[in-house]
Amino acid sequence: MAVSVFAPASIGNVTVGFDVLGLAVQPVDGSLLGDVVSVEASDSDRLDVIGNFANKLPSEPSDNIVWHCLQLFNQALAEQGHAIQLVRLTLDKKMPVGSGLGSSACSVVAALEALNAFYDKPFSPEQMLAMMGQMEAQISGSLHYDNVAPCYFGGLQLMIADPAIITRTLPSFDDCYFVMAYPGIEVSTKAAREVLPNEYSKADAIAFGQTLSGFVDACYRQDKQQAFGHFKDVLAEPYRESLLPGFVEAKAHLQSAGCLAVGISGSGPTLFAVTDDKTLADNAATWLQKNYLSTELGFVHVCKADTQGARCL
Ligand SMILES: Nc1ncnc2c1ncn2[C@@H]1O[C@H](COP(=O)(O)OP(=O)(O)OP(=O)(O)O)[C@@H](O)[C@H]1O
Ligand SMILES: N[C@@H](CCO)C(=O)O
Repeated sequence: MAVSVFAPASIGNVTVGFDVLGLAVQPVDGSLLGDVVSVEASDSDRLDVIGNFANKLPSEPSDNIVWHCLQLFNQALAEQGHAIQLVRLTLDKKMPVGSGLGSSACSVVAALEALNAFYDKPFSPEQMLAMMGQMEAQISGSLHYDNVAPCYFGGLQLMIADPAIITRTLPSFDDCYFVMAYPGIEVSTKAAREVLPNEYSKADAIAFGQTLSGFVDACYRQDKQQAFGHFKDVLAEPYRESLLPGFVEAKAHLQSAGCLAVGISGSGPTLFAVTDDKTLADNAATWLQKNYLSTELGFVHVCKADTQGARCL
């Protein structure tokens, strides 16, 4: 019998936590913003790719990260002495590539979780997350968990330096809407990391620590004023703005319209705007649809935090 797993989109960094903060999101209209991977027994290992963004992926299945997930999973099974079965994987690629929505993380998390479910969960969540991080690092050139962790566990995740823990769930702002606008152009994570400086000033280090710790404190006290009143990224946004046509203007407009915060989702080009007012969220979505999208592939979704993470369908 086939097992199908959905893994949701996420906002990497959440502006104040470069590489260490991530939030899973789901559209309020109930549509599935994320990838689905199905696994079923077969007489040979194979990968089929379907879905709206299938044609944006490498044409060779063996170049798809889902294929690498199968190799890694089989290797881990073998190390534990499990019998390995031949499987047919199907990736429903619903997520645009290089979008800032954690597209590769969606594929990685859906693939590994579907395989774990197919085999009746031989691996613990901690072992699974470590494998997910390894796959994400392979594709983006650096080990960061801020997409795979929220995509897998759901909610708002804070990465911890302890490798035995990796991530902790923070209380999220569940009454907030996150308006996600993907303009329809591609920005590779690798390229968006290369524009960042290798060193930062003492002032930036202090500002980063203070902003992130203030945000975490505000999450525990559910204090939106504090969380979003000082919502500033000194590490990435200033250097990445120029990669995102119209971002500066859109941010200024949305802030003056009353949004609590506006930032770059992951490494962009997706922009996210935060508000606890549904009417404002809908108006922001309409404005972004008209003014931020630059190709027919672009889209806007009004989302809330996705507290479930990866799940069997
Ligand atoms: N299943 C897959 N999903 C996404 N990208 C894949 C997949 N398989 C292979 N790739 C390749 O991996 C690279 C992913 O690049 P990148 O990390 O910039 O994208 P992303 O994960 O979509 O980014 P983001 O996290 O900003 O959404 C692309 O070159 C893409 O062709
Ligand atoms: N934290 C990563 C997320 C990539 O989506 C970055 O900003 O490069």
